[in-house]
Amino acid sequence: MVLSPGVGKTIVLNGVCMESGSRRAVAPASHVTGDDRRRIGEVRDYLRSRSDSDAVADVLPLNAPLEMVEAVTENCAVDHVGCLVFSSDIQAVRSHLRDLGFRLTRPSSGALVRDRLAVRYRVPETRLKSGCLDVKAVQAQFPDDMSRGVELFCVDPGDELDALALRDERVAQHENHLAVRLTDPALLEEVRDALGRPGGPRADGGGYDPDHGEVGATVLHFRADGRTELGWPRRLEVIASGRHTDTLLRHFAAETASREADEEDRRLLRRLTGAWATQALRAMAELDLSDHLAERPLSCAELANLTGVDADRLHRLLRALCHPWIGAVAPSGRAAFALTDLGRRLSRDAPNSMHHLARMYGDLFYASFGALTEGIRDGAQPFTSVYGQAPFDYLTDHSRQRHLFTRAMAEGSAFFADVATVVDLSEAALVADIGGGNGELLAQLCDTHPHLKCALLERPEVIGAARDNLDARGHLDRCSFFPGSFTDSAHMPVGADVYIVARILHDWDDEKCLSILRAIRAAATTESTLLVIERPLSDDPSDPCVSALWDLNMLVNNVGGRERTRDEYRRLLDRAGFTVIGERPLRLDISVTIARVHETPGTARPTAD
Ligand SMILES: C[S@@+](CC[C@H](N)C(=O)[O-])C[C@H]1O[C@@H](n2cnc3c(N)ncnc32)[C@H](O)[C@@H]1O
Repeated sequence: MVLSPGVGKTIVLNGVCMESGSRRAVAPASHVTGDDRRRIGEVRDYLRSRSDSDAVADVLPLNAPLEMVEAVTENCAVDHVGCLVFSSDIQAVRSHLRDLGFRLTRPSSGALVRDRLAVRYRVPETRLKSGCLDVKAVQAQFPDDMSRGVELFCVDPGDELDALALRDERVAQHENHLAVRLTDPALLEEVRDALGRPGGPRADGGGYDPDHGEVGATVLHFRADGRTELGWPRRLEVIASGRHTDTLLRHFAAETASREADEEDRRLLRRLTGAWATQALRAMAELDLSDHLAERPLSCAELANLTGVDADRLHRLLRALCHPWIGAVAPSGRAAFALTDLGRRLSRDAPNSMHHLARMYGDLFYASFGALTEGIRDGAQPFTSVYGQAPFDYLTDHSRQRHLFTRAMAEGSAFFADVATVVDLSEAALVADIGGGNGELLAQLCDTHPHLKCALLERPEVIGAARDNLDARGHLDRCSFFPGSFTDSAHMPVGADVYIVARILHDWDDEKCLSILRAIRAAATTESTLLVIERPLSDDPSDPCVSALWDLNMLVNNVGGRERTRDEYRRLLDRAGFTVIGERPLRLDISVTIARVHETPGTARPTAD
């Protein structure tokens, strides 16, 4: 049994029993592909030509201290070089090795490699358990130098790994490694200690193989960054006969510590470079790459032609978009790029497109977020200090950004679809959306409730976009439009059964919210219902809901805007003459708060002030 912290579970190193080659029909050598023959030939030539010290220096880090190289070479000899071949026909592989003059030796397990492949290519545990990914190992030695040999791991190309994984494995040869054997097993701890010094490779798994030789063997795996001159990964296995449990445990502890430090670095870097990802996605949207790729994968040259940009620069963008930290594009075939499901959503016409959101977050709101620190430190309103105007005044004067903002808001509203079902509108005749943007919510309510009439209040310059959208959706004749300000009760549609304020209150400070709510209250009847659609802040700061981030967005991109807790909304509504009677959750941590006009007898109807 072998423990490896690399995959966090018990691994049976010798669980795979090989069958005796002599009793089985030898499969034709042609089952070993030309590519695999080249790979095996490379390993054989390498073993023939490299001295022990050269081979060890090859796989240790580029500038490994001399004492470290000596600590290994003085105490170890090369045992084997390992590599992966892509064949399900283990007999054909064995037969090919015999043809090359190797002597087949003991069978060994490919379980450790199988588990590493499963982690690398995210093969689900359930598939693994059902035996869908099988790796068999073959070992062989030179007849004239029985101290050196090869270890081939055979993976079935038709197995659980997809074409991309196989291609990656063929090109990167992640499993190639050099194994050295300690001449005196008692020196294992000393060699491990030397390799663990600064400038050395990282611990990378290992285990105890009870079937290795007379007394079994302990194997420590190490790996370093970069590649050898042959393009192989810098992987080293140190083999010591016998069981060395304490050394093995120390090796695992070092691996865990270095992996955790590495993961923490990656987590932090991923966050620190988030702005780069935002910009890469914005460039993807601005260049309409998703629209160009919508039909079929294209090469970089084809995309460069379609977008009229330099092919080299475009290739660098595409490569970054393929990175798992972004994952909007994936390589396809030899030299083409295809959309992922995420990338598809940046095309303009995708049903759940976020094309305009990508452009707004990467442009308008990108620059204002750059002034966050000053905003926190000095209290300057970030958007205003960058653009010289308050957000909605700026949008009034800049039509391109206004269109972008209005469309982006509509795209970021996947939760609208549920409003029609979580709130009972069967009795409502007239629904008024106050600050209703391009009318997307009303359009969806009209889709679900054919009996509804709608009213939309917006700033005059936005009314056109709302009219166009509702017209395109076939609902124009059911809608009336109220250009004006939502703080002015004179502009409000009067007597609606349902008033909606969706993502409005979070834009403003309490005083402005009260003006809006009181203007609505003044226009409402005692039977009216008010729906407040917001993303309430949790009282628990460790709650992973996204409103804390959106609160920062409000700080940056609105004057006085903020997300609020449920209690804060309840108190605001109460001050404006409404009583909260319920709440319905929507997607993305958003919810609808349902309020009615105060029922207290004699309550004066508040007026806008
Ligand atoms: C954050 S957006 C929300 C839009 C829409 N309710 C939604 O959820 O998609 C805020 C909206 O308030 C509108 N607005 C801002 N100031 C306004 C005012 N004084 N009167 C009416 N509407 C206003 C903006 O034009 C914008 O469409």
